[in-house]
Amino acid sequence: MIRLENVSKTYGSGAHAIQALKHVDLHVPKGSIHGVIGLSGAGKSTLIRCVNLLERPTTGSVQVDGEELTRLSGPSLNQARHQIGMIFQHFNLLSSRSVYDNVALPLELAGMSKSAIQERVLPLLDLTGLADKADKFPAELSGGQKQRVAIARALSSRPKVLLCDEATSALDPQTTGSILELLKEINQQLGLTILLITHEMEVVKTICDRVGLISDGELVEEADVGDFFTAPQTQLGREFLNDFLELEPPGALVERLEAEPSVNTHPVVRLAFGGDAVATPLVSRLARECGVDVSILQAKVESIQDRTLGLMIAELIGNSHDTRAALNYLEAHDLKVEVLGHVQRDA
Ligand SMILES: Nc1ncnc2c1ncn2[C@@H]1O[C@H](COP(=O)(O)OP(=O)(O)OP(=O)(O)O)[C@@H](O)[C@H]1O
Repeated sequence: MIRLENVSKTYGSGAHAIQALKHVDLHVPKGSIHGVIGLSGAGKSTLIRCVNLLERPTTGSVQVDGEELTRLSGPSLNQARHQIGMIFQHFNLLSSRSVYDNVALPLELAGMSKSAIQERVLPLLDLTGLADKADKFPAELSGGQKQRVAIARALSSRPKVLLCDEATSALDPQTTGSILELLKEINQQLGLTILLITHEMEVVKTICDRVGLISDGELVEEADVGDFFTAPQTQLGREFLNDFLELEPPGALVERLEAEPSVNTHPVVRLAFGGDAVATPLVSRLARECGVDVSILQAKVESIQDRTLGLMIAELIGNSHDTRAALNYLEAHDLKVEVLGHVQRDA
């Protein structure tokens, strides 16, 4: 439904040029929810704004529902944009118009009759839980309610695609949850394709099917959400995941970590395991089969969509032969093993 090919965007020129996007390829299939996550300044907003040509890519192709948008301009681009709704972090409502009139605005601009507008707007107010707020003004609404108005407005032209630019970043966690639930409902009920950008892993975990990671204008990693949360492929992906899971070794231990093993050290590992491994009595098996004691420093089990993910930071205590065998054993049983370092045995 959305296809970006080799999209680059440079702001300015000469010595002041900023290359905000570099050769980005992105495909979002019809009916899916795709997230793009990245740090501040990575190029997320530029990327999403290139999809509806609010920013024109410097080079590359942007197709939405099979139509090449970069070839369009003027009225034909405006027409194509009706297929693409967008919501923003700060809602962008008109404060002088009521809820009803905000939602009706795109339809008024399209020249629809009052009765046709009413037929379109009232069901949207129902869908977004705003039926009793039609006559209120934005200043009388909470942040979550304002975003609901923005969603209803974005849906009024019956788009095929909804772009969400940090749509929950200004909201508290509970309201974020209810807005994400609404977006998921809309995705399922209307078959709407959703592309969202965010800096929050929670958002990705809650509603996305796939996720891309953007860094310094490049899409450096892309995966199904379950895979991304189990085994990110890049250092930045691992940092996002570890921050989200708050699974870092205790500070006192970090200070003692040595990069290289020696005869008197044992490894400290971060283990991630999914599927059958979650239900396996790993610790006792390591002790029995490899002769290694396991000291668990941190552990948690997370549900990521329909998958269960176990995470653990542990010291593997034994002689170097046995601890190496234990690492091999873990890897052979489909655990993701990251050796964080080595600590002196007698420290
Ligand atoms: N209109 C502009 N003119 C010049 N530079 C810009 C413009 N918009 C963005 N940039 C630059 O492009 C780069 C990417 O910015 P962008 O806003 O796309 O990142 P972001 O990941 O959305 O960041 P944030 O999460 O902080 O909004 C940054 O270096 C930014 O300063």
